[in-house]
Amino acid sequence: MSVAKGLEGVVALTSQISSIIDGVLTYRGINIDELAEKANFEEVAFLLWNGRLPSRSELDRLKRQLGEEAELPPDVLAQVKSFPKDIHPMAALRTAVSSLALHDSQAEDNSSDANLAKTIRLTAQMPTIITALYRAREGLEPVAPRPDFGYARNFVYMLHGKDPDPVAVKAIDKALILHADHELNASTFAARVTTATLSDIYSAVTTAIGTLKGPLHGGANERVMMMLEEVGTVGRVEEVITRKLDNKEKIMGFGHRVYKDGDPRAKHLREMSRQLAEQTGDSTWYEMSVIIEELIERKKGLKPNVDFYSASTYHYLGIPRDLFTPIFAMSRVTGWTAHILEQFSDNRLIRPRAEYIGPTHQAYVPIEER
Ligand SMILES: CC(=O)SCCNC(=O)CCNC(=O)[C@H](O)C(C)(C)COP(=O)(O)OP(=O)(O)OC[C@H]1O[C@@H](n2cnc3c(N)ncnc32)[C@H](O)[C@@H]1OP(=O)(O)O
Ligand SMILES: O=C([O-])CC(=O)C(=O)O
Repeated sequence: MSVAKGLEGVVALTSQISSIIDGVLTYRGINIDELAEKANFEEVAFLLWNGRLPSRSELDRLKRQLGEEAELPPDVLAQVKSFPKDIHPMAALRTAVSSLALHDSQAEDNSSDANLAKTIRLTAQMPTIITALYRAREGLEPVAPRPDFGYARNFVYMLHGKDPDPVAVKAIDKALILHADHELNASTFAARVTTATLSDIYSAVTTAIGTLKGPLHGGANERVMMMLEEVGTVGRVEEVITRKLDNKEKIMGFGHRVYKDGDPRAKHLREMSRQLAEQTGDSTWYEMSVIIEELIERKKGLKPNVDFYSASTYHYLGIPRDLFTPIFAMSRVTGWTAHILEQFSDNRLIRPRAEYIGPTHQAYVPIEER
């Protein structure tokens, strides 16, 4: 047996959902650059789930469904409000999504129709969970979702309790598009492994949330913000980053298993961060980020990934840093569920092998002789 540590370079399955070929990312064959400029998030969700762009009436129907299904079962809302205030929102999200299954009569129904219905419901409910737990932590009552608002607008509305500035809505919508799917990343793979045992969507998405949470994956965006806060001013970039590199620390938001020549999503987030810096009149976070990018490129030859400029972008939008990864999750749930549906449609148990390198021919020693 030969072992590819971290499964690097291993092609584990075939998929028709997203591709990364020569550094170009597509969803269902459409370049992410085009989707980021022209599409809205609901269109992208439909595209990922159905393999084609929606007609006007299909899009209107999906938007309506996402609005109507956004409300949480009262028991789950009560549970979210009762969570300890100091837990990480990703831990809370993981638990709340798992709880949703207990209140869904279709939870154990793995027919295609039920799975599509649960996919839409779960996607609709994620922003409601995230905003409710944020507001509960702040001592505020949750804001009920508005069925007539789009996905991004509803999220910002439920977070801050007032109809948001269209610029902020557009920025969130674009960020959601950029994070929606990414081939066989760790959380999507985890979701497919769970699905392949013929478990259910809630179990697979709960698995995926737990996997996205880690700082080497989706949790990196929050760590980027912590690093920017630690740096604090443009003048301190060189000193803080050099110290981290000397200590062999990973610089969060840089490097990627697949992209060695740069992540195609990063430029969009960089530009969003630049524009928001201009609009808010506070260029510090953007400028620090640009100088860190130049320094890491020069010293390590590494380029920013999707997480790097999403940190300053979300910060400019007034989003607390521990909600950065939950926002990633409420976008990526569309990709996870597309992959879950694809896995169900042509399933085989995912069960690789391990090369055993432990001791052999060991005798059992009775407990009184140990
Ligand atoms: C949405 C996402 O999940 S995007 C990724 C988000 N994660 C991060 O931003 C965390 C920081 N980045 C990393 O830890 C890595 O680049 C990963 C996890 C993304 C990819 O990891 P791998 O493909 O396993 O790369 P690996 O860790 O082997 O790195 C190769 C070399 O580059 C170095 N390197 C890679 N990323 C970084 C980094 N961010 N900072 C410093 N050095 C790095 C490694 O130390 C290693 O050096 P070595 O060969 O001298 O030991
Ligand atoms: O693909 C990966 O390994 C990580 C990533 O960029 C993502 O999930 O968006």
